[in-house]
Amino acid sequence: MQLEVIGVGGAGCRIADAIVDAEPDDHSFVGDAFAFDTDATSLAELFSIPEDHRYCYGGTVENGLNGNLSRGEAVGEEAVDELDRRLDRGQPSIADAFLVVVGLGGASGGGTAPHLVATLQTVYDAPVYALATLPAERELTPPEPDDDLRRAPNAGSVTDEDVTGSGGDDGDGDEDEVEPEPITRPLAEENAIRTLESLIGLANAIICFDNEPWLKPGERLVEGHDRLNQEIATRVAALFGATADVRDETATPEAETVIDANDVGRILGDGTDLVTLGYGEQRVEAENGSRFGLGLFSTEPSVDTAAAVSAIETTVGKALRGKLTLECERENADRGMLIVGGPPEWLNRRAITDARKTIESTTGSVEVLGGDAPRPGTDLVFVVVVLAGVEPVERIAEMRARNKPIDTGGG
Ligand SMILES: Nc1nc2c(ncn2[C@@H]2O[C@H](COP(=O)(O)OP(=O)(O)OP(=O)(O)O)[C@@H](O)[C@H]2O)c(=O)[nH]1
Repeated sequence: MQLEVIGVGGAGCRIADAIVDAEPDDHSFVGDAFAFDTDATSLAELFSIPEDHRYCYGGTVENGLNGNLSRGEAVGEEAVDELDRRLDRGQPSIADAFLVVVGLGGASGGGTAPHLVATLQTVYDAPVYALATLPAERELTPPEPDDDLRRAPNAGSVTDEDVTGSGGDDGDGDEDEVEPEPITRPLAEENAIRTLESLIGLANAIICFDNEPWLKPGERLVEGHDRLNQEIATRVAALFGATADVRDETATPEAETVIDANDVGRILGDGTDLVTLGYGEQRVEAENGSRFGLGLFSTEPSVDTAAAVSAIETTVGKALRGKLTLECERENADRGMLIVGGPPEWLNRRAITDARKTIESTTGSVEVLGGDAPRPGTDLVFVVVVLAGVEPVERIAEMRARNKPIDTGGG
């Protein structure tokens, strides 16, 4: 399938960039990738999204939005038609799905994403998924005032007032002071819940990534976000790469059970369910010589069956019981999907079927799809597990409870 990846705001653009970077050359699934932000400096720091697909909008925003989501929503609403027109630099009409990537908690991405998702739903037939990060708890509290680590390199604003009037880069390439990336965002959680609620009923599904559990103890988000973005991108590439059209059919065998855009649509759903991804990988000894390897595609397995079964069982265990992008009770999942990829000779069909059954029994769901993704010439068995419809999720329930809208109704 071909996915139109659109990053909005600082986080969204960086993660979209990492997804493009993680896309395997021979299994391309990114139709087009775009980066939309109100911050030109942040856009200039991207690597993989082509420059003419990066767009700085919100000309009226001078010194950043300072976490003001209402302003962000107004700016997003004003810009959304312009952003939609920008997509015509690619081929959005042939996309099988859209992935709007956003860091919940900010004002630019959070203010724009719901407008963009709504517009895409109106203009195109394809499903629109959101990929959204939840703010880390450590972002909410400012460090002690005498903490000389208060500002990370290239990171600065601590409160709204603190950034007011800071110069930023005017994009002329000289020695202007760079707009620092905030290390604390007191409003992040409140904003995140508000944007999440806005997306409900608009996005077909929301794939969540909770930043906090993925950071190391004491690590600030600005220090760890590149690593986190790679973790996200690895999972997204494993999932959507399995649906990719194979570029060179002579070099890659067809999957035994192909996962396509319809399968993804069926599992992610269209009721704005929350989705979490699990991932595991294991190095194995790759087959030398034969391009296709044997195993799944031959009656003469070249890999010891027990070893292949064990590699898949172990990797599925990591993906299903290891750290998810959003922690949840596995048995809450309404639907699931399993993709097992790697060297063809290691993709033991029985083990894949058993793994699918394990996911069925763990989740209690009968709607679990399984597929394989042969990758000749690699030495990595990988598994991605998709769990959809996972609410109630404790983390989100807590965030909602702390950020209830103020009741002005007097009762
Ligand atoms: N995983 C990840 N999360 C990030 C990254 N950058 C920021 N975040 C998260 O995303 C939230 C929003 O940050 P940004 O995307 O930079 O904010 P923005 O949408 O550009 O909005 P403003 O900066 O308020 O104009 C933050 O509160 C963090 O939780 C990143 O590179 N990776």
